[in-house]
Amino acid sequence: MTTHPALDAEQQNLDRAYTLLGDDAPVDQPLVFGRIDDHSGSRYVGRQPVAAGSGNVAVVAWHDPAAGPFYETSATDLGTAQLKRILTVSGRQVIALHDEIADGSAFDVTSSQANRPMVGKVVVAALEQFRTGTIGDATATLRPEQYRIIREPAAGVLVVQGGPGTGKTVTALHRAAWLAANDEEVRAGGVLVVTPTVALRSYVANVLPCLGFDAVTADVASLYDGDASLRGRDTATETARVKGSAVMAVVLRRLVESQDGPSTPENLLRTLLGRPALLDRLADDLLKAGQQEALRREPAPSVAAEPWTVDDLVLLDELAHLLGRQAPTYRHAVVDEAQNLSPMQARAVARRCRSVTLAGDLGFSTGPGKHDSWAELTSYFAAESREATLTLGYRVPRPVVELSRRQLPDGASALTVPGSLRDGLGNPLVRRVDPDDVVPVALSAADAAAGTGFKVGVVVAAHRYDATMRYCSASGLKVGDGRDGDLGLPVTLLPADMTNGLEFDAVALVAPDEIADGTELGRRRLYVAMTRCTQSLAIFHSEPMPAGLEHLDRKPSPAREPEVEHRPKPAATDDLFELFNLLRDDDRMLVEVMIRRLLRDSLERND
Ligand SMILES: Nc1ncnc2c1ncn2[C@@H]1O[C@H](COP(=O)(O)OP(=O)(O)OP(=O)(O)O)[C@@H](O)[C@H]1O
Repeated sequence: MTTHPALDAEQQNLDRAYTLLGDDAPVDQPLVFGRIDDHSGSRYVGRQPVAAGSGNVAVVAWHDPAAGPFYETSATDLGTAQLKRILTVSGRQVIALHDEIADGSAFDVTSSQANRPMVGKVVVAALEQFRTGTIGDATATLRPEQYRIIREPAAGVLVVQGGPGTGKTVTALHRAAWLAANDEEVRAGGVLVVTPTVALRSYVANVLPCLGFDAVTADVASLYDGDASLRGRDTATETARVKGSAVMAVVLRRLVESQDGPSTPENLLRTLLGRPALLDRLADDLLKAGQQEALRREPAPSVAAEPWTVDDLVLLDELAHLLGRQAPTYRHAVVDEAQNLSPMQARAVARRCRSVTLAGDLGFSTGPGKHDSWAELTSYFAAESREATLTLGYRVPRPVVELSRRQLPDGASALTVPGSLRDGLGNPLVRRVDPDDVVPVALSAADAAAGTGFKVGVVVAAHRYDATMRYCSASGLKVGDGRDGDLGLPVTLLPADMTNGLEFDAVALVAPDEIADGTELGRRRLYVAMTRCTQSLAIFHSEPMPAGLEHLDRKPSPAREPEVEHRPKPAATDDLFELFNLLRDDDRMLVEVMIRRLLRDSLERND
C-alpha cells in the first residue's frame, strides 16, 4: 500500500507496463528506474522497452537514444525537461521517488561549497537508497559527463581516466553495452573485457549480466590460450618490469628467427630464460647485464611444472603470434585498470581488437612499471586516441579520501584526488595492537562488520597472504580467497597488489607499514587499498605508521562507536549472543580476540 499520490500514480503505470510485458518482464531487476517529461512527452527509462499503448506510458531501454534527455539533463543543466525522476523499485513495488527536476526547475541542488560537488541531493539520496552497490544500479543515476563518454563512437582508442571511484569501470562497461546495442559492427564482432587480475575479472563478470549484454572477460594471464597456465609469481619487481618491457618483442622476434626447426612457445621461452649465453647473444644491445640476470630461471623438469607467471604468459602469447597462431579477435575491447598494462600486455590486447576503451588513472599504477603519459600505452594500438576525464567520486567517503591522499606525492593532480559524494561512516578507525594480534583483531573486526550485512575486504601485504589464509582455516573463519577471484563471501582476503578496481562496504587494512614498504610503488598500493571502501575503513597496526599516516600514531582517531551512554540499556538477558552485541566495539573486538586465541591455542595443542 502506498501513501503518496505520486507514488500511487507511478505504481499504476508500472503495473500496466508489467501487465503488457507478461512473461517477458525481467524478474531479477526492476523494469524501470527513471522518468523524463520534456517537449517530446513522458517516458520511463528502464532495462527493456515497452511500447506506448492505450493508457500506458512508453518505457525506453536505457541504451535507446530516446533515453538521452534523461541522462543529459541534470539539476545544473535542465534542457527542456519538466520532470526528471529517479524511481526506486523493489520487486514490482515503487518504494521511493527522487525528483531531480520538478516543474521545470532543479528541485534540490546542494550548494557549491568548496570541495562539495554540484550534484542534486536527490541524486545522493538515490545513490544510498535500497541499492545493492553493483554497477547495474548506476544505470539509473549515470551523470551527463559519464553519458557523453558512453555514447562516444567505437572507433579508435578512448581513454577514460579519473581518480578512484569516479566511475571509470561503470562508464567503460556501460559504453561497451551501449555500443553492443547501437553499433551493428560491435554487436557482430563482439566485445572483450580485460582486467589485470583474476579478482577484478571475477568482479566484472559478476556485474556484466545486469547490463544486459554478453562480453568475453579475460584477465591478462588468461589471454594466452596455450599449454601453459598461471602457476607462479614474479616476486622481484625488476623481473616483471623487464618481462613486460617493449624490447622483449624484439628479443622474442630474434629468438624465433634464430630457430631452425619447429618449436612451441613454451619450449622457446624456457630455453631463453634458462640459457644466459643465448639471451646475451639475442639481447646484448637491448638489455643490460642486470636486466638479463633478472630474467634468468632454471627450466623446471616439464612445461607443466614450470612456474609460469602472468608476464611469462604474455611473452608466450607474443611467441605464439610470431609462430603464426591466430588469437581470437573482437570488434571492441575494454581494459580496466589500464594504467597497469605493461607494453607487452598492451601488445597482446591490441592484437585482439580493432578499437578499445582504456579505463584507468596513470597516478596510481600498482604494476611493476609506471607510465608517464597515456601515449606510452595508446601507441601500441594502431588507431587515433582521445582522452576523457571523470572527477566526481562516487565510492570513497570524504574522510577516507582526505586520509588516503596523504599517500600521494605532493602536488598530485585533481584527477587522482577526486571530489567525493559520500560521507560514509565517518573517520577511519585506527587500532594499534600487539604484533601477534594484528591479523586476528583485523579479521574479527571484519567478521563483526560482515555480521551487520557489510561486504568486507581484508587487505594484507602480499607476503602475509598465505599465512593469513592458513590462520583463517585453522580458526574456522570463512574468508574468500581474493587472489583466486573468490569474492562471494561476506569477508574477502586480498593481497595489497590485487585490490585494483574492487569495492567493498568496509575495508580492514592490516599493517599499512608492510603494504607501503617504504617504496613509491608500495605507497600507491596502500592508496589503492584505502580507496576500496564505500562506507568505512579500519586500520590495524603494531609497528609505527608509514609515511603520510604518522599523525595517527600520536593521536589516534577515536573509534566512531558512540560512548556507552548512547547505547541501548542492557536488557536482562542470558542470551550470550545478545549480551555480546551489547558490548562496545572495542570490547567486543577484545572478547572476540580472546576467544579466537583460546581456540587457536587449543587447536595448536591438539595438533
Ligand atoms: N553515476 C553513478 N551513479 C551511481 N553510482 C555510481 C555512478 N558512477 C559510479 N558509481 C558507483 O561508484 C562506485 C565506483 O565506480 P567504479 O568502480 O566504476 O569507479 P572507478 O573509477 O573504476 O574506481 P577505481 O578505479 O577506484 O576502481 C561503484 O559502486 C559504482 O557503482
